[in-house]
Amino acid sequence: MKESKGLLLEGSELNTSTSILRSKVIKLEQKQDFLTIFAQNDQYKGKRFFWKSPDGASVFAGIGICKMLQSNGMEQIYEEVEKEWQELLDGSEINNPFQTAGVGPMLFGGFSFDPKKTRTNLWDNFKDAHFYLPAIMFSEIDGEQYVTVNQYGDRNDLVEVIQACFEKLEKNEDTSTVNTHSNKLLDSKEINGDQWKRMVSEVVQDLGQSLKKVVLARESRLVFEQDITTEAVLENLLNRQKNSYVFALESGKDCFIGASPERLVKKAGKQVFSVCLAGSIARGMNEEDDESLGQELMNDPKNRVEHDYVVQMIRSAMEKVCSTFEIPDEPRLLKMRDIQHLYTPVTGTLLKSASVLSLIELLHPTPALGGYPQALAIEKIREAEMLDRGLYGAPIGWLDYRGNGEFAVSIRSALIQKNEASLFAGCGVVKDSDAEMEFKETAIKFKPMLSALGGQLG
Ligand SMILES: C=C(O[C@@H]1C=C(C(=O)O)C=C[C@H]1O)C(=O)O
Ligand SMILES: [Mg+2]
Repeated sequence: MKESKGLLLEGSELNTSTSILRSKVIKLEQKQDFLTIFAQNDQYKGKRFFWKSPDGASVFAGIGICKMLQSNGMEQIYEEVEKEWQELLDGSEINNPFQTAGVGPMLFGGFSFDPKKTRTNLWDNFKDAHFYLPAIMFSEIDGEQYVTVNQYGDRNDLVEVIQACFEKLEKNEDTSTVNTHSNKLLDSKEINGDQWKRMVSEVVQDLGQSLKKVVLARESRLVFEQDITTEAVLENLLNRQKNSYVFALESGKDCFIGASPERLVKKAGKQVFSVCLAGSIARGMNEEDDESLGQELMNDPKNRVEHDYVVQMIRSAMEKVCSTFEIPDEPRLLKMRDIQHLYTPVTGTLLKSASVLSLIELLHPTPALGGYPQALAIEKIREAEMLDRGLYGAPIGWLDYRGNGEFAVSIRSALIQKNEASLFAGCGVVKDSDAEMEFKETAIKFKPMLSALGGQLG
């Protein structure tokens, strides 16, 4: 309880007639497991998020909502979030003795892949810009743990939230509160499977001098016996998908969840980091087999071309905003549990200060999820793809009040809706693509989520 007292806003701090944001931060002395905290607060289901970076250097659990920043279908979607976030921060009182990025008030959320694409009701619970400032946020940065409490105006229901949260922590009951009972898969449907293959073949015909690459995605819908719990799926993802961004964003009864190997952008001060990830092959049955598949991928012209469009586009984006940057000439292999990719890391130093949202605007969608060139590819996807991508394939992540942030590309993901889930997977279609092979590639990309949901052993 000692710790939670330090977080409560009292007396004059609470007695306010104007609506402003007040935030307080403390450091946690006793190390906690954030997934347990997430699971213990299931009365806030629908108002929670979870995030882990691939190296584990940052882990976040958000409980409750202090303020939502959400909007649909705007032209200036990134600028709008930026503006609203600045307005919320203007005049705020932030009591944060720590300089660490990711500590203090921070927005978490994501964007739709393409706000101009006609919406279906699949994504009714998510807006095109879907962000919120959590009421309580647990952040672990480089092994140190902090709690930030955010309060807007005179809402003091937060007191109960904090107290309940810390009481549970102190009871320190069973630490394995995540219920991982198995949930039986009753049905699984590949949506428009054959039509999808036909579409891939047609798009290949459209490729040529102007349009070079289009990423086409599809959906698989699963039905389980029981409602799917976010924490159980998160636990599986954390255990099985190492080196991935693990994320979950709940909204109402739905949850968008995944384990992505792909960074869109990270900004820390003037440093920017991105990744070119495209080109895929299966993992091998044994070490030798795996190695030879890896070499096959490294030497495959079709995959190298697919990869190179991403490098070209990100390079020209870096040229616009960086004073210096580094992109290796050759990709290397990135081996995930179910798949291997061609991977080229990107690091740079910003010419002048640029917000993380402006960097997202500059990059999204890269040819890893859109195509090349960007505008033509998006148009083609809008017209040809029989799928409402919603938040799939789009930026998901966080930005703090000091302008730092990190966004992943939300692939290897699923939309959970009670006892059902939609899985999404896409692939880069280029001149030498074969519809059947691309279909198989997307099937491999369903694997991480399928297995985390319990749709398949292993
Ligand atoms: C589109 C996805 O993945 C993207 C497509 C890849 C490819 O076609 O080789 C590889 C990595 C990602 O950039 C997905 O996983 O859904
Ligand atoms: Mg591919």
